[in-house]
Amino acid sequence: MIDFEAILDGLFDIVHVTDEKGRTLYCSGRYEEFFGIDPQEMIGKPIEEFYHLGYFSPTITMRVIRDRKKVHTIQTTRKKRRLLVEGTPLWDADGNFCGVVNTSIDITDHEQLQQEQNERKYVGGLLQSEMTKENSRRKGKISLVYRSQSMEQVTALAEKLAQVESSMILLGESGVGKGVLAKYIHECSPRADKPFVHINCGAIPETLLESELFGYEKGAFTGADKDGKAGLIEKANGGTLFLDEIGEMPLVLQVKLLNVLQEKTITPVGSAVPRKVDVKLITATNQNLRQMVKEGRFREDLYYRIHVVPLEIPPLRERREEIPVLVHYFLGVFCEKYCLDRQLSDACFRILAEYDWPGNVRELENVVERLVVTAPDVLITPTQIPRYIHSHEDSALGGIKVERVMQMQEAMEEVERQLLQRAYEQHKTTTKVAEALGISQPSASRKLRKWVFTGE
Ligand SMILES: Nc1ncnc2c1ncn2[C@@H]1O[C@H](COP(=O)(O)OP(=O)(O)OP(=O)(O)O)[C@@H](O)[C@H]1O
Repeated sequence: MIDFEAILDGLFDIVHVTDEKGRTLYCSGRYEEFFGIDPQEMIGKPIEEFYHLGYFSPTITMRVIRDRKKVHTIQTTRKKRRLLVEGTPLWDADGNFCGVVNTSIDITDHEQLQQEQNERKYVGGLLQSEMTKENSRRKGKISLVYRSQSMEQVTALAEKLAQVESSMILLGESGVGKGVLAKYIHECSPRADKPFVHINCGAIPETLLESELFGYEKGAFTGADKDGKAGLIEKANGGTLFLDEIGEMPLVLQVKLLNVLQEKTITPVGSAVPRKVDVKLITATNQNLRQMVKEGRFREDLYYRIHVVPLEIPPLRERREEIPVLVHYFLGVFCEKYCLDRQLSDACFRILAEYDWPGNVRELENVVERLVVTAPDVLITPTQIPRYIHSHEDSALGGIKVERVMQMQEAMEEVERQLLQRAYEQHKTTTKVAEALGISQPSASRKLRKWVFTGE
């Protein structure tokens, strides 16, 4: 007579059998080693109880009972083992469902090996590139991560220009890193211990921009602070003024800005007396300013004044070698921020490296953050990567969805919210958001306040 139990106990795989209600009928000898439960204690008891006590997760038996079909999953046990489990329904001679048999293989070492290989590969890659060139620079709190030759040149030039007083303009699509480069230039400059003031000209309503930038005298207008208020340009005195989205600056203010550059003075609203101000000006835009000059929307004299040294940052899709380095960098940043241990599988790196990143580094940063916070396990796998990235669809629309059936009104609001967030991420100014969505600027502004600037 063959002793089947002895055979099962001798197997490398772990076998567990329940009846149709999920009560344990049999489990093989090595069960305790992996799950920390004495097999004898389990007999006759519903497996669900042990799941709720946290001995393993997720449960597979209950899924097979519910779905009546073969199921696969990776389970983590209380003994910190990772098991690849196959759950199979059992049928009696009359075709009635009568139980479940689970077989599990221990893949803990295999996974660790894979992770180590991943690490080695990327650390190896990083070391290799360090032998030929640096791929990250740090100044103060600013880390600039890059690997491409184009960014190497941009950074080297930026460091040189940081030492001189001339104005510079940073060009490039939204999210390529103009803001972070401006801060880096400031940190490299002799003005590093003085203020760095970043103003997004497109984010401040036109009616407020003048008083925000130039400040105002007491009693300058109704509702003004009775003591007057210093403007943001004055707050940058001695340091660096970074005017982002300079193309959004109205023509009337462009004249006043020219005075700041030529006469080194500002005149607050409601005052006739100019005040001395000393700032190093860095501007940025993703618009074609030359074209705007031709169309009379940007002053020619200001254009030449700020265009002394243009620095162009290429879009991420034109410096693809940077993608794995940036993914690796942001993975570290967010693991530390959220106190989580997360790794990306090789396949994930490949998928992310092939995507075009229309939203550039900002989009990549957001995707990595989302992966870190939503991944259920240490190893992040391709299934967790948003679908629009897999399929190379336009990310501007691919990710917009409602998660469940809900009231129509609620669904429309959800779509509007996501659309506004996407549009703002890509375009950054109310005018351009309005243009992209085909709505008026006041309407875009109102909707952005409702959905995007909620906490500001
Ligand atoms: N080379 C880089 N190294 C590290 N972080 C980067 C790099 N490039 C961009 N980032 C990060 O990506 C995000 C977007 O960058 P940033 O805001 O500087 O882009 P931008 O070109 O100024 O965009 P916009 O024109 O929309 O204002 C920021 O969080 C920034 O810190």
